[in-house]
Amino acid sequence: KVSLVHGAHRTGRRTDAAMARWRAYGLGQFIHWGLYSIPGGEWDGKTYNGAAEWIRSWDGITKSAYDSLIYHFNPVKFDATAWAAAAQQMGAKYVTITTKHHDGFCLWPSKYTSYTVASSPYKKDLIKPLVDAYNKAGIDVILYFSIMDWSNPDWRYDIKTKDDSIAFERFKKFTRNQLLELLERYPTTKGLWFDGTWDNAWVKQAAFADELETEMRKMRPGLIIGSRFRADENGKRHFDTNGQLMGDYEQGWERKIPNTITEVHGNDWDCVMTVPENQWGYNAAWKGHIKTTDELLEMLAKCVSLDGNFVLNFGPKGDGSIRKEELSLAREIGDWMAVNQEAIYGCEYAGLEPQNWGYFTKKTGTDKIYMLVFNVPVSGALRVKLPVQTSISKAYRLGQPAQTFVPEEIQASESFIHLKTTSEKHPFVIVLETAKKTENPKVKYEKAK
Ligand SMILES: C[C@@H]1N[C@@H](C(=O)NCc2ccccc2)[C@H](O)[C@@H]1O
Repeated sequence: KVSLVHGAHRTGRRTDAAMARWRAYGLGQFIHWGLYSIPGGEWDGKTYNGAAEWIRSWDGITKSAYDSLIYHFNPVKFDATAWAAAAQQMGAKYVTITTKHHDGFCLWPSKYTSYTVASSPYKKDLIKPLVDAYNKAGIDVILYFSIMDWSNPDWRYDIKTKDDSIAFERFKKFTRNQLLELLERYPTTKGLWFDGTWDNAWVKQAAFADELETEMRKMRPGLIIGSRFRADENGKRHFDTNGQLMGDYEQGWERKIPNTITEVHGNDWDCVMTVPENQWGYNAAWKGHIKTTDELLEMLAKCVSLDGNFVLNFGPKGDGSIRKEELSLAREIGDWMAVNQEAIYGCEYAGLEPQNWGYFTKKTGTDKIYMLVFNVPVSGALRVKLPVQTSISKAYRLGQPAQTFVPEEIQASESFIHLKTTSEKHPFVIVLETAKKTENPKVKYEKAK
């Protein structure tokens, strides 16, 4: 272990109520919305092959042409209540919304730059109606904020000269001002999801970022900040020089999911996921592999089974409407959650040996185990290996408690649940009520005679 001033300030998981609430979410919604949503991955009849929200960095578009999009941003179809209703029906317990992406366009009327919605035909703050509508729907809000800001002349990829460092000092002040402004303006928000923090210039700001994180946490007790915000004084990100997680949860699972519990290192984490292979902002094309509802449900189940939250991305159009494909995914996920949410919300890693038929989750604080079945074996027999001295007292189909199962015990703490049919077309859940096998005190007494 080396001594660090700006490494992790806490080892192990946070144990406070605010973090326990975050840990229980299970399913979240990500929203990427901004000027990039207007072109939607196309410009002058040409198609940009990267992620649509990065189109400003493409050589097929001039920076000034992109920046002029601000004069065309007028989302007349924007309806925060409708967005929140779709998220609520889907079963999302929190939403992460872009306040400012890498292009620097602010969806709130920031005092510290003119590159905001206030300078667009729309004029009005977009973040407040979203925060209010989602909170009203019982959904918590986390604010996405990109440190990297291509619109700000003081931003630097690296600091090479005296001028760079003078400019970047201004940029640091600007960044702090905007973050404190967001916390002031939206006091009900629960956390900040930082992005665009990989550049050398920011990675060199260990002391500044550490102090800023402390200041924000003081300003908003319970505030949740992930591992992507700051680096330690050796430039180490996500995990400091001693391998300790920075921030409150691991934020490295972008478009990927861990396969084993060991990869999670006992930390909280979220997985942020796109529906297409790699499109966060609205992309007109909707091409390549588009994940199906069952694929997304399996990702959700896998994340919760490994102690993580699954945050599914939506990319509203420039006019403020949500594309029909995303609305139908939200509805289908919601239909499944309406029956099976008990196996997702407030659940965690069950501590059982993974089986090929799907995923185990356990209701936090109980011995209730859920079998989330995605791959029905041709045998129809689902193997379950419980901790020693644990037995199954009840087994039934979630949502259909009359559909019970009598486990076939094949050896100590190992059973088969035999399905009545192997022709299920969609994922389903079996609940196992388990109990610790206790020695029968009477027998012990007789032995004592
Ligand atoms: C959440 C996503 N993060 C942004 C991004 O630039 N990802 C690329 C990236 C992914 C992982 C490490 C560094 C950079 C994408 O534009 C989305 O906002």
